[in-house]
Amino acid sequence: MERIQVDLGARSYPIMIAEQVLRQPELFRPYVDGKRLLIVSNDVVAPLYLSTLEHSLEQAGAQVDSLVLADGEQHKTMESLNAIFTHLLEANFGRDTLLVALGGGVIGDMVGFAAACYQRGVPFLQVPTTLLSQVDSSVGGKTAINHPLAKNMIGAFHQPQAVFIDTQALSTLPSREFAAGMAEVIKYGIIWDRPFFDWLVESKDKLQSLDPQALAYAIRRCCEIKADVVAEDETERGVRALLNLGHTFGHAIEADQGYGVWLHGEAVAAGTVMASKLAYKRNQMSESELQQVIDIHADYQLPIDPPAEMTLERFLVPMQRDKKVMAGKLRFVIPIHIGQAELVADVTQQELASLIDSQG
Ligand SMILES: NC(=O)c1ccc[n+]([C@@H]2O[C@H](COP(=O)([O-])OP(=O)(O)OC[C@H]3O[C@@H](n4cnc5c(N)ncnc54)[C@H](O)[C@@H]3O)[C@@H](O)[C@H]2O)c1
Ligand SMILES: O=C(O)C(=O)C[C@@H](O)[C@H](O)[C@H](O)COP(=O)(O)O
Ligand SMILES: [Zn+2]
Repeated sequence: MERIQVDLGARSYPIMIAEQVLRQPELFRPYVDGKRLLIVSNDVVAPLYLSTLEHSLEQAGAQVDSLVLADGEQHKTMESLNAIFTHLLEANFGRDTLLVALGGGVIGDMVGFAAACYQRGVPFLQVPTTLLSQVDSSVGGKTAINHPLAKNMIGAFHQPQAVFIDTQALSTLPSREFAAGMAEVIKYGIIWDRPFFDWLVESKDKLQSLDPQALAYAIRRCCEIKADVVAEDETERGVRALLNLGHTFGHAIEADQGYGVWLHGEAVAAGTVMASKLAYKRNQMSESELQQVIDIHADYQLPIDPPAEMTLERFLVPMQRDKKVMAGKLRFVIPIHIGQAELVADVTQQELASLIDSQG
């Protein structure tokens, strides 16, 4: 088993990565023994993994209840959040409640936010079951629901007590969802780690065929990078903004198209290519590196262009609500080299027009 620590003083926690984590009660025992807890999952993941997790948590000494929500990004809403609160209240869960998120990033973000709010804050565990949630969303404590007008707008920073990554769960993940997760994996290579990017280029066949060793290494490396970034800047005052590469454009695509039409990772992929083209047009990235960014996304079956019908105006409306906006100015993460990125605040409307109008 791999164990990575997220160092945040009193709120530090481990990320545990192994093939059969769900079947290892002893890993859960320190967090759940003697506790009354609620597992929250969705109607796709629950039939696959809920009973295994329930069994392990009971073996580990917990009193277990569960709630199954509707699946999908379109359900990352106030209504779903309220369904969690209603269940907790109807079953008289108190401040000693422990919540457990079993699912992808949608469930993880929502359950984390429920934990941040319920009775002013209760602890929670992340049990991520998609590639995307295992490499990114389960770590770092960003929790939220969407607003119809923009992504992740209502939320809180609330760190989990532990993250349990079962790599075996990826065996049931649809290939489109696997590709979406790869967008965030590739992101780490571009913002932080050139050798990792090169390894991703070389390891495509192994990763796409779910080679256990390759998968475990990719997940571990992403979690290490995210743990380092979050430990340095928990609430995104500085370096953490780099994890938002591709997201200014990507979140605009998700909101414009309707949540769930473009998967988050697909929108991030197109957004990352757009950010790289922006860097190239500003003479901040070489043509050869831009091409490598485009190629790796295409090789991993990800979109490299935004929806053709999205005009500059359609990007600008949601982008003006981006959380990185400061003093009314948009800020973009752009790659300088593969392995290095920066946050820029001086992108002009003309540059954006030339980028977006030249698409398609
Ligand atoms: N908090 C963060 O730091 C952070 C980081 C990245 C993304 N996010 C958020 O995460 C969300 C995207 O997460 P996601 O890509 O995991 O999407 P998701 O949670 O919607 O999961 C994708 C699909 O896979 C299904 N699924 C999950 N595990 C499965 C499995 N093992 N086998 C079969 N099907 C399975 C889900 O039910 C869903 O249909 C977005 O809302 C995004 O904003 C948050
Ligand atoms: O952890 C972070 O910080 C990230 O930015 C990771 C992103 O992949 C993730 O999609 C995050 O939810 C986006 O954050 P937001 O603040 O732009 O909503
Ligand atoms: Zn993301």
